[in-house]
Amino acid sequence: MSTVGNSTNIFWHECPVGKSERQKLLNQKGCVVWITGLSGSGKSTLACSLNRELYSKGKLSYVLDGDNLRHGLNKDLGFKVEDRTENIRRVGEVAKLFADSGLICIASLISPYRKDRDACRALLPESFIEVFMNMPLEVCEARDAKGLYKLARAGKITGFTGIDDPYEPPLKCEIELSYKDGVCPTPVAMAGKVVSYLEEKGFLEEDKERN
Ligand SMILES: Nc1ncnc2c1ncn2[C@@H]1O[C@H](COP(=O)(O)OS(=O)(=O)O)[C@@H](OP(=O)(O)O)[C@H]1O
Ligand SMILES: Nc1ncnc2c1ncn2[C@@H]1O[C@H](COP(=O)(O)OP(=O)(O)O)[C@@H](O)[C@H]1O
Repeated sequence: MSTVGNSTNIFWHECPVGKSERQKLLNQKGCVVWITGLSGSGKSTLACSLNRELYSKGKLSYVLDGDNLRHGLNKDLGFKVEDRTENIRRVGEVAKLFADSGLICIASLISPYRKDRDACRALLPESFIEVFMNMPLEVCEARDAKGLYKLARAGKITGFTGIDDPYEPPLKCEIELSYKDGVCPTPVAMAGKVVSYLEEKGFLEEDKERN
């Protein structure tokens, strides 16, 4: 019996099929690929490209996209500091469950605050892969796929990340995808870099040590 947060008298119930069995079934290791960056930096594009690339290799992944989750699970949250923190906390917990299910969970959220991303990493220290979309603000703003930068510059949206709300880049991350010499890598090239990392670290094969 234990107490967690505001819940008292609660019990952990163990299920008969464990993570290693699920991973064996899927021939992969559950993990979280956490994509962070400014609005318009290409997070969703990379998430979709990676999802497709993994599928073509017979690997099961699932995308948790910030914008999409705000249509349901997180529709009660806005963009104040504490709302963004709660948004990231919830997605971190959901991502942990997906990883436990054996899936490669791809989370794509601005996740602007370092401490919130670090809290998600702490949930899964061995299988958290942070991918930083290091694209200049000018490039993201020029893309302005949703017209939000224009609204933010006109003062019609306040607290917009990169304009009048901060983005804290990672100090250390597993993968950094950068805009160099006026060129942004293609979505396929970026997905390829993440897939190579996952292959190199053994996430795309079953856990032999546990058999
Ligand atoms: N004020 C403000 N700041 C930043 N972004 C805003 C804002 N208002 C709306 N949007 C839209 O919301 C999308 C970001 O949602 P996230 O859940 O990823 O944000 S966060 O991680 O909680 O900061 C983001 O989507 P992406 O462009 O895909 O990043 C925007 O379309
Ligand atoms: N690697 C890329 N090269 C060129 N354009 C891109 C690239 N990645 C994304 N884009 C374009 O930039 C815009 C924003 O991409 P999106 O994935 O929606 O960003 P985010 O999810 O970070 O807001 C879209 O119009 C998309 O087609």
